[in-house]
Amino acid sequence: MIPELSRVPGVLGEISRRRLREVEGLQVPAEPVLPSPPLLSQALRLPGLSLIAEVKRKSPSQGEIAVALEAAEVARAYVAGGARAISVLTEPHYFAGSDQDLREVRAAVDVPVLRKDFTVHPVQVAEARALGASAVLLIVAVLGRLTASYLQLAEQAGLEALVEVHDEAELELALSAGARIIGVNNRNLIDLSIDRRTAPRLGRMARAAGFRGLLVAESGYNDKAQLQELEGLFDGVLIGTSLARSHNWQAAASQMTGV
Ligand SMILES: O=P(O)(O)OC[C@@H](O)[C@@H](O)c1c[nH]c2ccccc12
Repeated sequence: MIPELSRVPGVLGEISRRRLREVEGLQVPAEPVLPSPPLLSQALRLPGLSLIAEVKRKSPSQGEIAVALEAAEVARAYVAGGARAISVLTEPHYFAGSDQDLREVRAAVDVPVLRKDFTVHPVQVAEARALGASAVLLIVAVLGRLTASYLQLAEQAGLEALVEVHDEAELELALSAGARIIGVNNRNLIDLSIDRRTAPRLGRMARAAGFRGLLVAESGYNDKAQLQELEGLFDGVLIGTSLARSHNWQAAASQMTGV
C-alpha cells in the first residue's frame, strides 16, 4: 500500500517522500469518539458552485501567505462568508499546517472538513477519521495505481475522498478507480505553474466520458469573475491563497460566494 515515490518528480516528489518518512512509524489511532462528520458530497450537491475555503499559512509556490493565522478563527469567518466546506492543510513543513489545526477547525464549524495532506500511507486515512475530517485528499500523481485501494480504504473508514488530477492520464485513472469526487488542480505540483484552463478542459472531458460524480476546480482563483467559467460544469471550487491572504476572511469568502 505504499506508493512508489521515487518515480514522482519535482516538488511533489520531494514533499511526498518527506511526508512518508514522518508518518510511517505512526500507530493507527484508536477509534474516534467523535460523531460522524457531515458529508463533503452533500455540501457540493447544494445548488450553485460550493466554496471549499482553505486554511493555508504558506506554500512552496507562494511562500508565506498568513503564517500567524489562527485556524479556527479563519474557518469560522470563511463559513460566515458562505463557504460550504473547509479544507485544512495538515502538512507541517512546506505548508506550516498541523493535525491540531484540523481538530480545532472541526470543533469550530459544522460544515464538512477536508484533510488536505499528501496521503502516502494508510495510517493517514485512519488519522483523518480520528481527527474528525469528512474527507481526505488523494493525489493521483502520487498514488498512481494505488488510488483505487486508497479510495476503498477511505470508504471503509467512513470518509469521502477528493481524488485530485492534473492531466488526462490521471483523469482516466481516477475514473477507472471509481472516484466519486474529482478535483482538477490548475496547479502543476511538479513545477508549481498555474493554468486556469486546466479545470474546464478536464472537467468537460470527465463529463464527456460519462462521469456523473462531483467535480471540484482547484487552485489559482483570485476573484469572482474567474469562477464564471466553472458555473454549470463544476460543483465546487477550492480556494486557499487569495482568501487566506486577505485581511478580512469573511469579506473575502463572501466576495466569492455572494453570501
Ligand atoms: O491557494 P490556491 O491557489 O487557492 O489553491 C488552493 C488548493 O487548491 C491548493 O492548496 C492545493 C491543491 N492541491 C493541493 C495538494 C497539496 C497541497 C495543496 C494543494
